Amino acid sequence: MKGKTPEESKTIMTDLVLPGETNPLNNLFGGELLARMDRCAAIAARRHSARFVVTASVNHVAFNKAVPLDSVVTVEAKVSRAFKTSMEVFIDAWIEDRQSGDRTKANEGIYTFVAVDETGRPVKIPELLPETELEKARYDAALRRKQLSLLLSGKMKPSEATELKAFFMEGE
Ligand SMILES: CCCCCCCCCCCCCCCC(=O)SCCNC(=O)CCNC(=O)[C@H](O)C(C)(C)COP(=O)(O)OP(=O)(O)OC[C@H]1O[C@@H](n2cnc3c(N)ncnc32)[C@H](O)[C@@H]1OP(=O)(O)O
Repeated sequence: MKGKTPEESKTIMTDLVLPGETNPLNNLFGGELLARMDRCAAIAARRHSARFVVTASVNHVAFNKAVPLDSVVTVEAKVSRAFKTSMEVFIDAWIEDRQSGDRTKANEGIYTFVAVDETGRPVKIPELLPETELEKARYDAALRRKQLSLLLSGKMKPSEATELKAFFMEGE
């Protein structure tokens, strides 16, 4: 199976924040942003694998900046690492300044998708070939994030999380 670059899965979705999507402080409701990220990341995972994909876990989300009503929000997703049947997808969310058009990073998320066949069974996917420094850094750290996610969901024993253990030992 031929490997693919992160650029090949890159997916960008731009949309407004409308009144029905806000919290009582008139900022974008967190769950709405999670849904936008999930949609965008699912398309990126689909582009990488060319298979049906399902969200297996939301590994990390940081709501660093509130996103006010009427903002223009751009969500950008790229596969950051492909394992056997699962993919890690990085999602960055940006707000656009109305006057200058400058973009400010507002939030980010890391999701895991699994490629499946018509019966929902996991299937093999192409490897990811990172190109830029950022893509390589995200690729390198993805295995320990996968192990942490499996550990937290009870699908891996602490003794099996070798990459994670090595990471904590480095910090000693
Ligand atoms: C050409 C394109 C144009 C685009 C054109 C438009 C495209 C338009 C696309 C629309 C796309 C809609 C996308 C909807 C996205 C949903 O919203 S799906 C709905 C929510 N999700 C679900 O319902 C999933 C339910 N869960 C499941 O089906 C099963 O648990 C799963 C996820 C398939 C995993 O099954 P399993 O039996 O645990 O399988 P298992 O072999 O143990 O694990 C499979 C892999 O998942 C990993 N994994 C499992 N759990 C975890 C976890 N918690 N953390 C990390 N990894 C995990 C395993 O480590 C393993 O990885 P690999 O080592 O094989 O890489």
